Amino acid sequence: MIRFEHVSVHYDSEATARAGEAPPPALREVDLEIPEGELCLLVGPSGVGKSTLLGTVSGLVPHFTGGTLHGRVTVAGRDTRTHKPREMADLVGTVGQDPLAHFVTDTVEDELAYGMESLGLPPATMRRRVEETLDLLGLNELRERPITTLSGGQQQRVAIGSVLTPHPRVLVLDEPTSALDPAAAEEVLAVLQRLVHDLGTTVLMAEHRLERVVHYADQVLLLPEPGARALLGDPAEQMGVSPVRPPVVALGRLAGWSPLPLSVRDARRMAGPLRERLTGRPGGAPDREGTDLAGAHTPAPRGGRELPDAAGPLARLRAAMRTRPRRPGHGAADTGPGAAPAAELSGLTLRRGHVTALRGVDLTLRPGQTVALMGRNGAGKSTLLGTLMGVHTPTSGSVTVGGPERLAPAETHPRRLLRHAGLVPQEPRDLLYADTVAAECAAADEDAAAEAGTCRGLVAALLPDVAGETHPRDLSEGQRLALALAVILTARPQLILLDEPTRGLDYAAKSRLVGILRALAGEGHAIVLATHDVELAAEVAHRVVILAQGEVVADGPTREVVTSSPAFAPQVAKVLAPERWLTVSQVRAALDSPEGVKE
Ligand SMILES: Nc1ncnc2c1ncn2[C@@H]1O[C@H](COP(=O)(O)OP(=O)(O)OP(=O)(O)O)[C@@H](O)[C@H]1O
Ligand SMILES: Nc1ncnc2c1ncn2[C@@H]1O[C@H](COP(=O)(O)OP(=O)(O)OP(=O)(O)O)[C@@H](O)[C@H]1O
Repeated sequence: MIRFEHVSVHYDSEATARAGEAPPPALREVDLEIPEGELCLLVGPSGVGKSTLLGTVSGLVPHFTGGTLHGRVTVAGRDTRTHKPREMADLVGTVGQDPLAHFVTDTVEDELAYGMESLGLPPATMRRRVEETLDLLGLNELRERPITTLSGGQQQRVAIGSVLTPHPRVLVLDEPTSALDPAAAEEVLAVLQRLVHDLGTTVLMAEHRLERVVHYADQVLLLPEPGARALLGDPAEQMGVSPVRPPVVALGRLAGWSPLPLSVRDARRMAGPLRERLTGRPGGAPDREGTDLAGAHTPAPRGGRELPDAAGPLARLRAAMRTRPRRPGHGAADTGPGAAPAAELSGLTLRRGHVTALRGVDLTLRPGQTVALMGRNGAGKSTLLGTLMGVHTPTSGSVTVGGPERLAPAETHPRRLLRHAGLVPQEPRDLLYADTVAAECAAADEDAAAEAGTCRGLVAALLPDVAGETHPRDLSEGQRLALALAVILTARPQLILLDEPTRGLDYAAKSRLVGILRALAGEGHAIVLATHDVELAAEVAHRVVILAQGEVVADGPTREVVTSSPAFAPQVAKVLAPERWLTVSQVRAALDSPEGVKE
């Protein structure tokens, strides 16, 4: 159905042009065919060319992105070199990484109908398919809503729905579940699988969170490293050689299982001997919330070893943070049991338009503690973070930040507030305005009234390989996140908020982020992560708070909360239940520990 014949793509890079060199290809010599009626998962680390490969199928590469395509891509016999993306629209439906940028209408219903209107489908068919899709993706209640008032995950569902309604024969999806809560992700993947099985649709999908998707794949197309040959094959075999792998596969490799399991179910069948080996060994997730762990150097909340690739940036970050003078009352704080909370929410209710986004929320955020804020799309997570930053004024109840100073964020001048609370938004780009990394850093120093060079020092710690003159637009997703984090850390806020920080990150970038967050908690910062990434929460959070329709419905130590609901349990917990391990790094540490030592 999709045929790649000796396909290579070169982008024109200013840096290589200046140096008089030919740029390295973003994609090299892809020569393979994806058959009709299969779900093919595209896998590989960041920057390896996944979006580029997807773009060659929809025709966006090179027609819209620039660069040069060598070779030929045909979809159902149509050559993407000679057919513009518009001329492929009846055949190929595409969802990109940034759905908001591609919406063309104002409301949910109109967006679902738009693609069909362009293809001239009869009104009765359009009506039926809009209704079907609203039901299929749980969008009925939102049908009349302006798209701009939807939460991130709600928007992603609309973007997926809008490509399903015209019933294209081929779907090309770039990280379609990145903003979805775990249950919504499963629903969307089940819908896609049904299209593949019932209608013979061909799906080509790139995704970083393999734990969500790999067991749905008929084949895996692996791009192991930049410039390497693309390999198409059986998912379990590909996972045996892939540099990126979900926890269940990493656990299988650690335990020496063959064939490698792709699903929790497969792994549970093989896990008996591993469970026996682990019995009585120390480690695992703590049963308490970890507030009493918070000291000047809080140990990592998990028994896991420090990830080797996190150690470098981590050490540099610590050094960069220590060299900065502390303002009294700011930054890394007293974390003893009697220390003032970093933030307090009391009876907080917040209305946004006709929606009550938060209802009677009581929450105390403590220095040195990392809290994962979880819950379905639209549950109110971003709204809660926005309220701590003064973006929204409480309808009733109260919010304070700033420890003993007890500042109301909405009434505090932004310059003052940023010394107490900083938010890395869902899209870090929203925080970055300047044309270069260096200019961004200079602006951050000025905003925070920090010594010149403070932000640059943090960038050097987090992103040692990035030149000052780089445009933030040209950074990878993970690099942009690190820059935004450096900008926020320049003011040394005690409270650090991150909205869905692992969107678009590969496993290596995620490990580095985990290392950095542990160091920050160790320095006494209070951290809140709004996240759908159950694996991240298991790895880094002391405490998990779950919101449902704006209300706190669970609040407690990570292990207790995540294992009480299959939707929030990480893969390792599901495989090894009722044992207490949550992550592969905890299991590895336990296996490395002296045998038979009881806790
Ligand atoms: N329009 C463009 N112009 C110049 N270079 C580009 C362009 N788009 C991508 N690149 C470069 O091509 C390489 C491959 O990028 P691509 O976005 O395809 O990778 P990816 O595997 O999808 O990464 P990620 O998982 O982070 O989304 C990267 O080095 C990237 O910087
Ligand atoms: N400007 C707005 N006007 C009206 N309602 C809004 C507006 N912005 C958000 N909402 C609604 O408020 C609720 C909470 O949204 P919020 O963005 O806080 O959810 P979330 O938990 O962060 O979701 P996601 O996981 O999808 O990012 C949702 O029902 C959303 O549709």
